Order: sequence, then C-alpha cells, then structure tokens
Amino acid sequence: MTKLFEAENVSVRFGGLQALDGLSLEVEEGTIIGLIGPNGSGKTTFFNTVTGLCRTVGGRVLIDGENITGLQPRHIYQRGVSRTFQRSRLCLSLSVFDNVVIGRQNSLDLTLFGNLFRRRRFVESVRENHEQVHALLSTFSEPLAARIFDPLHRLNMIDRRRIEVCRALIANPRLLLLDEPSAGMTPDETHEFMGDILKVRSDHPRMSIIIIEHEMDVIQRVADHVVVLNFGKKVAEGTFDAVVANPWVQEAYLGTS
Ligand SMILES: Nc1ncnc2c1ncn2[C@@H]1O[C@H](COP(=O)(O)OP(=O)(O)OP(=O)(O)O)[C@@H](O)[C@H]1O
Repeated sequence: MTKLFEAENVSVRFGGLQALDGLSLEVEEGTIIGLIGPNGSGKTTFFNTVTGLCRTVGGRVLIDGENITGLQPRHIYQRGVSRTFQRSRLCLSLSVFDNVVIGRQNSLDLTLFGNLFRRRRFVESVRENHEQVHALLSTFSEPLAARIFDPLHRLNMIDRRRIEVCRALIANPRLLLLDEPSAGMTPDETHEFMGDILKVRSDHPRMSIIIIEHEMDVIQRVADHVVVLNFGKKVAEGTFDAVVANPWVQEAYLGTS
C-alpha cells in the first residue's frame, strides 16, 4: 500500500484552547478513514487544518511526501485535496450544474475577455463541463442527472449532499474529506447515502477518503480504519470492531460500558 497522506504531530490553538494536540494520522491510497469523537473533539478543526483554513502551531501535513502545511487553501486544493462542509456551502438559488461546476475553478476560464471574445472555446468548455457534471450526477442517480438545470432549492437533503460530493469530485481529488455528510438526513436517506459513498470508492479506487460521522452505522459500513479523537488527541484507532471494543470508546463516546 502507498501512503498518500500524513499528519505529523499537528497542533492547533484558538487562544487558550488546544483544539488539536499533537495529532498524527496516516492515510493509505484507496482507503476510507472514519474520524469520530465527541462534539468539540477537533474533527472539523483537523479538516480545516488540512485544507489550509486553520494555522498550526506545531507539526506538519504532507501529501505524497510534500509538506503542504501553511499553504493557501487554493494551493492545497490544487495538490488534490477536496472537501465538503458540515454546514452546506451550496447556493440554493443557482442550478445544480452551477453548484457542481464551480468545483472546477482550477480549469475554468473566468476572465471576461475569454468568455466574450473566445466564443468557440467558451462553447466547447460549456459542453465539456456539462458532460462531466452530467456523468458525475449519473453515478449517484439518473433522476438527479435529469435535473441538472433545476435550481438547487427544489432538491431534497440527500440530493443536496450528493451535489456537494460531486462538486468536490469534479476536481479529481486524491484525498476527499467528507464532514458529517449524513447530517440532516432521514435514516433511509442515510442508508442510501452509504451506498453512494461505496459507489464513489469503486469509481475512484486510488482516491482516499476521510469521513467525519456521528452515525456509527455509516462508519461501520464504509470505513476501513477508524480514528477516535478526544480533546484534540487521538485516543484510539483500528478497525471498527477493535475501536468499539475499546473501553474508553464505549464509555466516553458510545455511552455504554
Ligand atoms: N474558529 C474557532 N475559534 C475558536 N474556537 C474554535 C474555532 N473552531 C473550533 N473551535 C473550538 O475548537 C474545538 C474543536 O472544535 P471542532 O469544531 O473541531 O470539533 P468537532 O469535533 O468537529 O465537533 P462537532 O462534532 O461538534 O462538529 C471546540 O472546542 C470548538 O469550540
């Protein structure tokens, strides 16, 4: 197995609060890591640190051996790290197409000159973008692909989450970070969405995924390896079965002992 991603002793502080405390974590190519822990344990801060939104006070983050600590978010994105957010960052008044294609910002020609005067290229790029967005939506659901020009506010929660994942995937990431994708979904939608994640994995066998989830069913079904945080520290890791058998996890996180 090839190591794709590594966090080495990463620490983040917000004033007097130690949000991440010497966290180390490795991700092999093509694997799914489940990141769990109580509220406030530092999971989203970890994603924000990997994607360049939070500054570290110690440690390093590497992708393919390259140190990406402290780079601007757009440079980290260019190195193949895409994410979704716990609170949706979709624009409800725009179409499905617009919301997904914005994820290709690296390759879009956003200049007024280009779009006004290089008409043929503009038309070609719209056609190419349409094909790509349609193909991506189809991998999740054909009915969703048929609604490519619907405004987003007409879609239900699971389809909105799918759009967020499509927007992250259209950049062809090597590492995909999913921040609590099942939040706000019904149990049936959550179940369906687990199938989506596994489909994404089979379509992108070399891409790695880190998923933050409170739903243990989701973690059990999709994660190859589980990492448990508490107060910004790693307190357990291993297979799902090993982690849920850990007495600390049972008592502090699952509420059973
Ligand atoms: N920008 C910020 N400024 C100050 N404190 C912050 C900031 N972001 C997060 N925190 C604090 O850092 C700690 C870790 O927060 P974080 O959001 O990473 O936790 P989490 O494990 O993702 O929680 P949840 O499961 O509720 O989303 C919390 O105590 C939180 O209040």
